[in-house]
Amino acid sequence: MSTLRINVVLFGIGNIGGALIQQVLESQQFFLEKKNIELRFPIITNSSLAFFEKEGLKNTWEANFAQSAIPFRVEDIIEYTENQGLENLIAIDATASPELVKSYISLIQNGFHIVSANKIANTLNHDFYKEIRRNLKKFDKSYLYETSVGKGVPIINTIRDLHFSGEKITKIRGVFSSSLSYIFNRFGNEKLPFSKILQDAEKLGYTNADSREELSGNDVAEKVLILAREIELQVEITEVKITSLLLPNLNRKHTKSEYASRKDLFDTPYKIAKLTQKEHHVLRYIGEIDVESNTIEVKLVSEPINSALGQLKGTDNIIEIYTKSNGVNPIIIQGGGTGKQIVARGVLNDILKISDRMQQLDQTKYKERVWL
Ligand SMILES: NC(=O)C1=CN([C@@H]2O[C@H](COP(=O)(O)OP(=O)(O)OC[C@H]3O[C@@H](n4cnc5c(N)ncnc54)[C@H](O)[C@@H]3O)[C@@H](O)[C@H]2O)C=CC1
Ligand SMILES: N[C@@H](CC=O)C(=O)O
Repeated sequence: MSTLRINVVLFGIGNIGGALIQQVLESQQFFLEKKNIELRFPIITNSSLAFFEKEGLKNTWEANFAQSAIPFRVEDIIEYTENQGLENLIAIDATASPELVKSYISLIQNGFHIVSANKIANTLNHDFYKEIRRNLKKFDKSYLYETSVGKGVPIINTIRDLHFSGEKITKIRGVFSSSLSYIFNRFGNEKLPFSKILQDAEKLGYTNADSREELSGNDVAEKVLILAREIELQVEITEVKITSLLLPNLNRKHTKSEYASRKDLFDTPYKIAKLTQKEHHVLRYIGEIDVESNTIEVKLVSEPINSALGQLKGTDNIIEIYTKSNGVNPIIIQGGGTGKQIVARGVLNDILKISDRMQQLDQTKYKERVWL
C-alpha cells in the first residue's frame, strides 16, 4: 500500500495551531508506520501573513514564518494549492475569526475538507449552516469540529452516533465551560470569595482575555446551539435562553478597567446563592437542551454534591445525554478540561478521521485501477 500524502493548510498559529504543528511534527514517523499517511503543512497563516512551503514545515517553522511569511488572501491559498497540484487538502480553522468562516464554502468548492476549533460557522444563522452542508454533500467533503464544543472530549461524535442510529435523544445537559467548571468547582469546595477564584482562573489562562465572554453565558450558549443542531433542531442563537452570570452593576457595558477593578461586586450575590441552597448542594453553570419541551437554556443551577454534575473537579466538562432507550439513566461523558495540548490533539483526531476516509477512497480507486 502506498503512503498517502495529506496536505494540511493551517489558518491560525496561536495556542492551538502552534501546538498542533508540534504534535504533527513529533508524530510524523508514527503516522507513517501505523497509518501509512504523511501529514504535511504546505501553508500556515496568522491573521495577516502566510508562509508557503510546498514540501511541508520543518522544526524551524517559527523562524521560517518570521522570515518569509507574506500577506495573503484565502483566494491566494486556493490558487497556490491548484498551481502546485496539491491534493488531499484539509483546511484547519484554529482561529476565532468570523472572516475566515466566510471562506469555508469557497474552500469546500475548491477541494478542501475542513476541521475547525472555531465555533462561529456553526452558530451563525441556520441558512448558512444548511448552505455549508449542501456544499459538503455536493463536493463530497467532510467538516469536523469536535473540539469546538468538547475540547478533548468526544461529545459531538457520540451525539451524532446516537442520533443517526435512530436513538431518540430527549435531553442534553452539562457543564460545557472549563473556566466556569473551575470557578464553581472551587467555589463549592472552598471558603473563598467568588472574585478571588475568578481572578485565579484569569491568571491561569482558563478564561478568555476578557472573562465576561464566559460569564455572559455566550460561550456555553454557542456550544449547546451546536449540539442542538447536531440533533437536527432548527434553532438560532437568539432562541437560547441565557441567564448571564454578570451583574446589572458589572456587565459588558462597563469598561474593561471598571470590570477589572470592581470584581468584588460579585462576592455578595454569589455568597447568597451559595448559602441559600439546600444542604449538600453546589452551584453549577450548565447548558441544557430539553427536546421534549423544545427549550435550550444556559443557567446557574444547584445540584446535589454527590450527583454527576455535583462531583465535578478541576476544569473538567461533563455532559449527560438522556435517550429514550436509557430512560432516566443518562449516558455521561466527562473529562477534557482545558489546555492547548488537549485541544490540538482533538483537532489532530479530526484530521486523522478525514485522512482515514481519504485513504479508504484512495484504496478503492487503486483496486478499481487494478481490475480495469
Ligand atoms: N484555547 C483553548 O483552550 C480552546 C480554543 N478553542 C478555539 O480554538 C480557536 C483558536 O484558539 P487559540 O489558539 O487559543 O487562539 P489564539 O488567539 O492563540 O490564536 C488564534 C490565531 O488565529 C489567527 N487568525 C486570526 N484571524 C485569522 C484569519 N482571518 N485568518 C487566519 N488566521 C487568523 C491569529 O493571528 C492567531 O494566530 C478559537 O476559535 C477558540 O475558541 C476551542 C477550544 C478550546
Ligand atoms: N473558554 C472555553 C474554552 C474554549 O472553548 C471554556 O472555558 O471551555
